[in-house]
This record gives sequence, structure tokens and C-alpha cells, in this order.
Amino acid sequence: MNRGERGRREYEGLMGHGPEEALGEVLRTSPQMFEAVVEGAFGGALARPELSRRARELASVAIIAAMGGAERRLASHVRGALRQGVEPSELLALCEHISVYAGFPRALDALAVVNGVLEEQGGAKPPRTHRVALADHETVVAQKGEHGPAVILSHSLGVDWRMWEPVMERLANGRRVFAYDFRGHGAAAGAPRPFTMDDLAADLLGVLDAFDVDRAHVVGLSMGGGIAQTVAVRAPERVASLALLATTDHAFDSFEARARSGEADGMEAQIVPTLTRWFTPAALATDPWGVRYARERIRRFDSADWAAAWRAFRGVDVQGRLTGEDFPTLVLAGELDASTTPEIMSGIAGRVPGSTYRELPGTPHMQTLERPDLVAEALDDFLPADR
Ligand SMILES: O=C(O)CC1=CCC(=O)O1
Repeated sequence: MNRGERGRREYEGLMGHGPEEALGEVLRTSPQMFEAVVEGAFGGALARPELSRRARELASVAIIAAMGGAERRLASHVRGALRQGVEPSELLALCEHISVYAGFPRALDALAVVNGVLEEQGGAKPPRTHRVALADHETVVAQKGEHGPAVILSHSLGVDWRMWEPVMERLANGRRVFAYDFRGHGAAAGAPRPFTMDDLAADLLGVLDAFDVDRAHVVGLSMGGGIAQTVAVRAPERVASLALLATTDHAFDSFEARARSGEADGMEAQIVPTLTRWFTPAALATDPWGVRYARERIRRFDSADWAAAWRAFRGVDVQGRLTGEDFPTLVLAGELDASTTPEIMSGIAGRVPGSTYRELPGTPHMQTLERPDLVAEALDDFLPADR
């Protein structure tokens, strides 16, 4: 392969189309410059394997945005970055990052370009976020959808509201969907430790209060499902329906060991046992956004908060206490869940009279991060909407 061919191949690999498409005018009016870009840049420095294509596109967006004044090229690399699997929310965070080093004028122009490309591609935009004061701390609440029944999404231990982002757009069609960060997680700040399942359940109700929601459809995954069940037992009048994803109604012996390991070994040591419990080998090998997001959340988690969360989860005390009388319940298991296995999940369904049990094929513990399509479809079927 000569340098020209390598440049063309790299350009197509990064951008998803040949250089003539975006640089046709350059080719017509300055073949020398076209050659310098394709052969010299894309066949040279930009083809080096040390940087992944994803890292390269993120770097290109940051450099061009920080320079300013090259908005057409910036838009082209924003499209390239999205093609390389960079998420819209990562591009928005990058614009904030640019504001720190290159100042607001360039960051604001970059933000306008990013928003323009997202608009043109018609994909899901990141939800609106609110800071909300709860009884003893503050947290962040993401919202999609402005009308229809309220749905509250309760995330799993060690991550934050963003684990719901892949399903929020679809759920928000005819619904008001809220996802928030638990105390000790994500962007929540100032909560005292230790804390209990009752504190976590009170926080969910506090979020509903902050948005004047009397009754909501409560959806929880993993520890979020434990919190959802605690709310349903303590305040059934606030629950319009309950969807339990990859969760448990009783504590596992391993919870205390996980708390101690966080304290003794640190968070880096939690990555392998946790991610291999949460994802399929195929996802771990291909490293999509969901795996990268979960890995990064664990790596950056505070080990004292990690231990506090596992100890709170030990207090889950809801087995046999859901009567099935006040609202419909969906129990959604993942066929390949190594943590809350289909046996555990069908056991829960068996203890909630009238509940519906569904098993998602090929799906591991982190259902929304690996199979958001299946989760969104199942929840969309179950939850009422104003359409
Ligand atoms: O396995 C996990 O990391 C999380 C988990 C254990 C029980 C549950 O509901 O979630």
C-alpha cells in the first residue's frame, strides 16, 4: 500500500466516506493541497497506530475547536468522532473542557458546532439536568420528556444516572422520565455516611417531591431495584407500577466482602470482578461505550462510598413483602446475568402475585448498557404513555 492509498484508507476509516466528499472543492481547485492532506497528513501522522481512531477524532475536535475559526473542519471531525463511537455527552463535556484551556468564545463556538451536527443527525440529545436539594444533600436529576406519566429510573451500585441514557429517549415518547444520582454516587454531593436502604428510598421520594410528582412508575436495576422495592413496600401510594431489572429481594453473602475489598484493595482491584459479573465476554472484548463508562465509573469511585453502598444494600429487606395488589409489577431478567441470575429473578416474580416475568435473550446484568434496545422495548410495552 503506498502512502496515498494508506491516506485514503485512513480517511475513510475515520470519516466513513472518501476524502473527495468533504474535500471535493480542494481537489478541484488545489490538487496539491488535496494530496498534501490525504497523503501527507492522513497517510502520515494521522495513520500512526499509537492513537486509536476514537482518541484521534477526540483530539482533532479539541485541537480545531481550541484554535477557533475552522468551524467547517470542526463539524467534519465532530461527525468523525460520533462515527468512532464518541457519545454526544462526551462531546458536550469536551466543549466544557475546552473552555478551561482555550476560553469561552472558542468553547461556545465549538458547542454550537456540536449541537448543529447532533441536530443534523437527528439522534438522541443528552437529557436536561437539574440540581436538586434533598433532605441532607444535593443531587443531579436528568429529565427527558415534558408530558405524560412520570417514570423514575433508579440506577445500580457504582455507576450513576447515565446508565439509563441509552433508553431514555425511547421511554420519553409520551412520558416524563427522570433519572437521578444516588447519595454517594455520580454528581450527588454532601451526603453523610453511613447510609441505609431507607435513606436511599427516601431520596427517590425526595426527587419525586422536587418535581411535584405524586405517583410514578418506578424502574430499578440491580441495587436500584432493591431501592425501588423498598419504596414500594414503604410508600405503595407513590408507586404507579414497578419494573424490577436484574435485581434481588434479599442480600447476598458477597456484599460485605465487596465492601471490605473496596476498603482494603482500592477501586482498581474492583474492575475485573465487577465488569466480568456485569457484561458478556463479547462486550468486554469489543469495549463499547457501556463498558468504558462502567469501567471509568468504578475506577473513579470513592472506596469509602463503595463500601457504604454495599453495606446499605446488605439491609435490603423486602422479600415476600410485595403483595402485588396496589400496582402492576414487571420482573425483567437477563438470560446471561451472572449476578442476579434468571433463577433469582424468577424467584422474585414467584413471590409477587400477579407479576409478569420476562427474560431478555443474550442479556447480562447491565441490561441497559449492553442491550438497551431490548430493555427499551420491554419497558415501552409495560409502561403507559400519553401519545
Ligand atoms: O453483582 C453486582 O454487582 C450487583 C448486584 C448484586 C445483587 C444485585 O441486585 O445487584
